[in-house]
Amino acid sequence: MSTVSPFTLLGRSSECKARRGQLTTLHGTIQTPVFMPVGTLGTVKAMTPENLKEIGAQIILGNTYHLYIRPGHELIRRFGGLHGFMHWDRPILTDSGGFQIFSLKELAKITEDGAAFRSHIDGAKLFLSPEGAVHVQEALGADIMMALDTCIPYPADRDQAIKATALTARWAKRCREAQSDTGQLLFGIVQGGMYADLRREAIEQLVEIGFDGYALGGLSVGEPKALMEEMLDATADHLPVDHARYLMGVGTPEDLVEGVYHGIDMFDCVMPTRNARNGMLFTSQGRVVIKNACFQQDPRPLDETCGCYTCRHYSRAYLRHLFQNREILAYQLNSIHNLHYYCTLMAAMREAIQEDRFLDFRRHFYQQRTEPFA
Ligand SMILES: N#Cc1ccc(CCNc2nc3cc4nc(N)[nH]c(=O)c4cc3[nH]2)cc1
Repeated sequence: MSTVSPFTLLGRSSECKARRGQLTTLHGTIQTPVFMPVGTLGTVKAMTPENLKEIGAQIILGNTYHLYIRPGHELIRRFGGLHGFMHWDRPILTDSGGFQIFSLKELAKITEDGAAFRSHIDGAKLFLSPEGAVHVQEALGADIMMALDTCIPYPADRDQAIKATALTARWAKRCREAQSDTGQLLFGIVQGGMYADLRREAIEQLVEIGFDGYALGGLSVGEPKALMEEMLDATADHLPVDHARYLMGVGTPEDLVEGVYHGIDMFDCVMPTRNARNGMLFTSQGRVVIKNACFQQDPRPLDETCGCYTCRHYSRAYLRHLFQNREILAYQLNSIHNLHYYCTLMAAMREAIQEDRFLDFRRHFYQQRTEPFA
């Protein structure tokens, strides 16, 4: 596979590990740091591709496990891959399914060959090998594919972490060797549990195999925030400086700021879209729970500083009215706002790093808050 990194480092903070870069894929170049909206089943819930472009989404996520089960990768291949199927012409990253299979717990059986599991839809017996996971992602046409891994739960004892990390490394090599020459990128996933030394060893093993980018997996799995930060601090800058660094499943706006501070380039999380559907909205002053009675007659936009479609056209009173009546428009307008907030936060961090004022940005970000996000 290609050994030239598709990632270009464009600048670094002189005060911390924050960095500015760009990642070139088959469907375009992504400016980093970047947040990737999650579109598990080939749709970012309640958002059209046009909505996503308007809020500044550069790349979105799909999920191998879910799409493999339904509607199936061969059907999607016939529709021009995920890009043709969902009418999205910008980059797509597909997660390999390692996390979903881990979440199945007893419903999944992990062996050296791969993961045997039952469909959560109809209970059918299914199997994903590392080679199969790459084959499915090639059929989906993902610009960035993820190696099949075994996500280690929290807490996990050292022996459990050693075994799962070693298996993940063997699977990673099989994924890299299974790739066709399609130009699609493949990222390796670092496990190691909450053991910094195991994580650093895992990084060395993955770098030895050689990937197009590297993801930190096995985090945001229920561990205390301080422990995730400890792992970030101990490992992020052991990742190759000239390759993209992706922190999987993270996180709140604060997590994004702290992740960039530690030198992470890419993030994904269902939080902005899931919170939107639950009426929990992110603003520069902190969180707004739109169902609260205090908003019943509030004529202000969600966030006076926000330029999104929702804040340009609607009052908090109207958004509360929609949410209380479970109107479909509530989920659309709330999702537009929350994803605009996340993508604008990333754009502001990219600019701050470019102008070498990231620590000032970070101080101002916290000063504005009247309360932390959950
Ligand atoms: N709202 C909300 C909300 C829901 C869930 C989460 C936790 C997401 N955490 C997370 N996603 C992950 C995906 C992952 N994928 C793979 N293949 N491997 C991982 O270790 C992995 C680890 C993850 N950790 C965070 C916020």
